[in-house]
Amino acid sequence: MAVLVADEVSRQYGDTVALDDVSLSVESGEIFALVGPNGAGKTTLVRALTGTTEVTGSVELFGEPPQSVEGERIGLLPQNFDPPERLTAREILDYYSGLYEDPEPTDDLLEAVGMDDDAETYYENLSGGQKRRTCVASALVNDPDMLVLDEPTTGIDPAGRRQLWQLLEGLAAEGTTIFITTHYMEEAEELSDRVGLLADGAIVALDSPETLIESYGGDSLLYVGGELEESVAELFDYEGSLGNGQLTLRNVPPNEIGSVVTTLEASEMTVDSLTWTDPDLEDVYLELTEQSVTQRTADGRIAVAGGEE
Ligand SMILES: Nc1ncnc2c1ncn2[C@@H]1O[C@H](COP(=O)(O)OP(=O)(O)OP(=O)(O)O)[C@@H](O)[C@H]1O
Repeated sequence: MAVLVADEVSRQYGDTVALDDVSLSVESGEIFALVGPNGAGKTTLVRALTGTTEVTGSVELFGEPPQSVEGERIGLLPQNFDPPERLTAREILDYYSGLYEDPEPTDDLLEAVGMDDDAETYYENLSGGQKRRTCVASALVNDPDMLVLDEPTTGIDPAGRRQLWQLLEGLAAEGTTIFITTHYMEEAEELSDRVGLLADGAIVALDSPETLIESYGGDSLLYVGGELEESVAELFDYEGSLGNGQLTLRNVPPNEIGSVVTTLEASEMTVDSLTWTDPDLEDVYLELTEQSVTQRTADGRIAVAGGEE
């Protein structure tokens, strides 16, 4: 059942088209991630979906305009959310809990976002990541049916980010519908059921991470270093080339890597190194947003095109 339906939603600020006929729907209990470059329109879409900005087209949340939905049912974390600086993390959550009839216990929320040890610290003295954790918790005080989080994990360290993913996955498993925006492709890939890619105000791709990677991620690459003959690529049926003393083969299935080595050794070549890379959501993102200014190298470093490694 679709909980959230946007149909041909557009929004313009003066001459700037922030949203251009965006249509999407989010199912009950689904985790939907919206990704896209800076200025693509993500925050504007979050605002449109939660009824905090005027748009053309239609948005329905739980079958009604978002402005009409009972506040108890929605948890919203805006991108720029600044609680009072001179309240502690605990006091902030107590404050927001006071707005609802049956709030979640503050101690449970603090623990869920990993803030139990810093609960008595003033917001102004928290680190960036601790502030963001507190803000995420404040969107959960009413145990909402629909959670909309605009860049929830920005500034949070990798372990904390994973802790929040688990928390969100747990909520979704219990039926909470979750819509997040993120600049972390790993987050979108690991966490979400479906990903929408927004560019210049329009949805340019929308599907499960796996399907997007299959459709747009490009080839897996096997890099082989060693003492290799000029004609080495001809030994294989895979598309391949030799450059800088390294053989690159495209789309070698992982279970065939051994036979590549065997073939090379049978031809009396030695293999010193093997690296296999699989496309991921970041490749999809770069492909579809044409931001291919960087490219992966065999050892996983990022090389800047036209620049120094
Ligand atoms: N209140 C506003 N007044 C004028 N223009 C705005 C306003 N809000 C957003 N815009 C413009 O609309 C476009 C989309 O902005 P938006 O904040 O939705 O992008 P975003 O994808 O959330 O970006 P980011 O990843 O940087 O947060 C941008 O060109 C932005 O300059």
